[in-house]
Amino acid sequence: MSPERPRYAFLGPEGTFTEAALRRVADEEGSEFVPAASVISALAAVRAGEVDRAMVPIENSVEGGVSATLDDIALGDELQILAEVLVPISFVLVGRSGVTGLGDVRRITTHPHAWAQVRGWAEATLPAAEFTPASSTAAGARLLLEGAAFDAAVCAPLVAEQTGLPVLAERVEDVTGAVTRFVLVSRPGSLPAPTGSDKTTLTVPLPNDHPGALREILDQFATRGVNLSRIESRPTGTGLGQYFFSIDLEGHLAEERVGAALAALHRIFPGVRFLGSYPRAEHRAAVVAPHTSDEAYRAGREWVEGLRGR
Ligand SMILES: O=C(O)C(=O)C[C@]1(C(=O)O)C=C[C@@H](O)C=C1
Repeated sequence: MSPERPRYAFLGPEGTFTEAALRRVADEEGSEFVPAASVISALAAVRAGEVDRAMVPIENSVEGGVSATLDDIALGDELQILAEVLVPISFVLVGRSGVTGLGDVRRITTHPHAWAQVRGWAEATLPAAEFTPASSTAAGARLLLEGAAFDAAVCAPLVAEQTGLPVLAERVEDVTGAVTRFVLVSRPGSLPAPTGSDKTTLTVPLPNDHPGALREILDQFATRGVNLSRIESRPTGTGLGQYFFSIDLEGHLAEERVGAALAALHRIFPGVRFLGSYPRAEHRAAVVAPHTSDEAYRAGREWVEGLRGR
């Protein structure tokens, strides 16, 4: 990483939730923020060495996984997750100039993930309004400044302050207390040190000629006392029935039970991809059963080595 002024790509422009996530881990004084037009271009900028790191959304508590991120980090050239950040999500509806109330709103734009979190409100309040996707919430709002293609946009309250666009409705999200999880990504390098409250992210391609493959994946974690915090399947894009699993587990690669589960997984599914071990945002320590602790693993190994050395 450039030592003096690290460069961070993020899904822009200014005012996205992704920028809010980035501000939690980096300050603009000592680093350079580089807005990207999409998650894919933010990650491409890391791979090309144009930036040191990228902040991208990966999961929302209401809408689920962000497929652009999950697919790109699983299938593109290898990257590494260094940190995760949780951002509470609340939306406002802003109008273009000349729109004075909800009665004037016919065409709305925003990011599809944001639309998915407000569509109940929109159905109930503006049933005739037409939705057009934007590349981000802030990009959608900024389109209102440029012309009359849209009447309103769904965005973060901060964007209304930054742009001066009038707020037509506040707290338009269908679920109060929604959270989006973001990850800070770099090219593969050294791992953040274990903190006692860590997560590890993996992808496992699922062979479709291997009966019980999912069960075998889960068994490797269950028998070693490794808790999973997310598992979802995504198509590889190569044909119907071709899937990979994207998995987050509680623990760090440096921990014996995690290393043992990964080694076993690799024996069965050599295409497994390690995407990093990093501190958990909630700082909640993993519950480790005594027989799966590092001490228990070491004691077991020493016992076997002793027997072999007789
Ligand atoms: O458009 C933004 O502001 C983003 O940062 C993207 C994004 C997402 O991809 O989920 C982030 C948080 C919200 O859930 C809605 C949109």
